[in-house]
Amino acid sequence: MIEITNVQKGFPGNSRAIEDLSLTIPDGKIVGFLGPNGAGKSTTIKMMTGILPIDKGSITLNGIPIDKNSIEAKKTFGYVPDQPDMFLRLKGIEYLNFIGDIYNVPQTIRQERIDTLTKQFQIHTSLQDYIQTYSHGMRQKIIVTGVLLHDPSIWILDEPLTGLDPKSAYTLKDMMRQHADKGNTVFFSSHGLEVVEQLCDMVAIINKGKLLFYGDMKQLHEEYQTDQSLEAVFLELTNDE
Ligand SMILES: Nc1ncnc2c1ncn2[C@@H]1O[C@H](COP(=O)(O)OP(=O)(O)OP(=O)(O)O)[C@@H](O)[C@H]1O
Repeated sequence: MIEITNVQKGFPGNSRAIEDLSLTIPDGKIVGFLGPNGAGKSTTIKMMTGILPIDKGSITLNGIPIDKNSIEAKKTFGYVPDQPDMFLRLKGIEYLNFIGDIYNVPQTIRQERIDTLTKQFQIHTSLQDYIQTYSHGMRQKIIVTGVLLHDPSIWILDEPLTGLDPKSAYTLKDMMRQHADKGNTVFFSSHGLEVVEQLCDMVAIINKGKLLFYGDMKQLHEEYQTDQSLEAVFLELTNDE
């Protein structure tokens, strides 16, 4: 479970990038995080993962505050950033072994997971190549594999489906469903409204750092007294004019 309580974040030139955001992401659900460009999705995710400090409020992961006990909190989640251009000077296999070492994944489990996951994502023949030579989608897949390698209970994914080919996107969506169905937490940001509508149990919509809606599709339709698609409601909610 992730608990975000009265969180605020400002930057020079944008003192209210996130305004008093409160959100509880329960176990056993896939929660989609939606908002127009610049709404504050990545900023929120970066605070959840300890990359950016929180100005005010608190964020806990399985009850552990990310700002006060960051090492323990970081053991609970795996994070896929929106920009997968990292560790470019490592070979794919070196990166996965590095992650396996950091998270103490035993050798036999490590080998088995690397083999299964990289075959599922069709990158197993590229493991001896440098990540520098990988395409955007391949870089995303190696990072997703690294996250799944240490089997965290919480998955935090920033636009994970962007750039994945249809088969890999299908595989990842299926994994997200299975992970949530086992009682774990899956939180991901997306611009793909149809994917969110199909896949998510709940959606959170933000704009200009403020939460506009959080609930399931039934609540969305009840609240807006409409049977419109998520796309229609999203466009109406985030229309600034
Ligand atoms: N490092 C930074 N310095 C200054 N302003 C920032 C910084 N990071 C984000 N912002 C600002 O905070 C606001 C939220 O940005 P954020 O990247 O969280 O949006 P987003 O919802 O992830 O957008 P997108 O869908 O385009 O990725 C924007 O106004 C952005 O300009």
